[in-house]
Amino acid sequence: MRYAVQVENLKKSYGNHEVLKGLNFSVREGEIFALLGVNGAGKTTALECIEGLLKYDGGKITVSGKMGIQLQSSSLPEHIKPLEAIKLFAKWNKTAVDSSVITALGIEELAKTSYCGLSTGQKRRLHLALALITRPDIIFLDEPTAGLDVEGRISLHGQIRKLKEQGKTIILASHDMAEVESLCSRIAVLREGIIIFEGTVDELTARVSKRYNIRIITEKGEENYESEDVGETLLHLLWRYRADNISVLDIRVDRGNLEQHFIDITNGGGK
Ligand SMILES: Nc1ncnc2c1ncn2[C@@H]1O[C@H](COP(=O)(O)OP(=O)(O)OP(=O)(O)O)[C@@H](O)[C@H]1O
Repeated sequence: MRYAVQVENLKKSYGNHEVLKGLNFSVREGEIFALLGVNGAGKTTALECIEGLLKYDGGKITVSGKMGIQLQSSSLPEHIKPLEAIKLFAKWNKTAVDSSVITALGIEELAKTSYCGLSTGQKRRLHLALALITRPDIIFLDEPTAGLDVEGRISLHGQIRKLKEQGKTIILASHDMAEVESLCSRIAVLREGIIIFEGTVDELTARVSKRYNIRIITEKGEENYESEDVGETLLHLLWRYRADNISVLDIRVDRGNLEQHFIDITNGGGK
């Protein structure tokens, strides 16, 4: 197994406030990895330590590859034009402007608009383009789709998937569980300064939830059940419907979504 990032016993305090109390997690090469946690859990702090933007107090961080960091909003001068910003970043990084990035992210369409006139989604596209200027191997995205409309999110998700297809490693912090569930290979959950879970969404589901949600639609309407023994419950229900001569039209069984499991585990469940 090759790792893009390895974090061992990472510690960081702001004054007396101990935010990271010894984080341990690893990001594999070529995966999309999400750092999850409630507001103030320390996700941005952890990412900034890895990115080298923030000094940390203890532990070890190993990064194998070139990093690209997506800027936070309002990080550029108000009147700079998108292509000017790209040229400036390329110059700072002593690299040629990569026209494929400009085309892929539709930056030409924004050429005439100043930074302050761009929408949130357009700014995010530009920020991602700037992060890709140096042709990084590892890309950091802090809440990449916050504030975007559905179309903007779908478009950015498409870009993130393309980066993965190109073999890039992507590390993101997000509050959007649907986004994480659809994009990420693995996740880590941060709570009270430590990582309380690292693995796939399915592994989190198996650890947190033994309950299945069962939804049955019959000719009489919809009924919902929860069960830890889905086979037994279904058998019982189907016999009952047959005895009552009720037709079953549809059956759905699931183990809940990441949002429910995230709430469970951050509230102390699944330990
Ligand atoms: N520069 C700073 N000085 C003092 N405290 C800080 C500083 N930056 C962050 N903190 C505190 O550290 C804690 C973690 O903040 P951080 O921004 O890393 O959390 P987060 O998980 O990214 O939160 P969010 O989901 O709200 O973005 C918070 O309590 C925050 O108030």
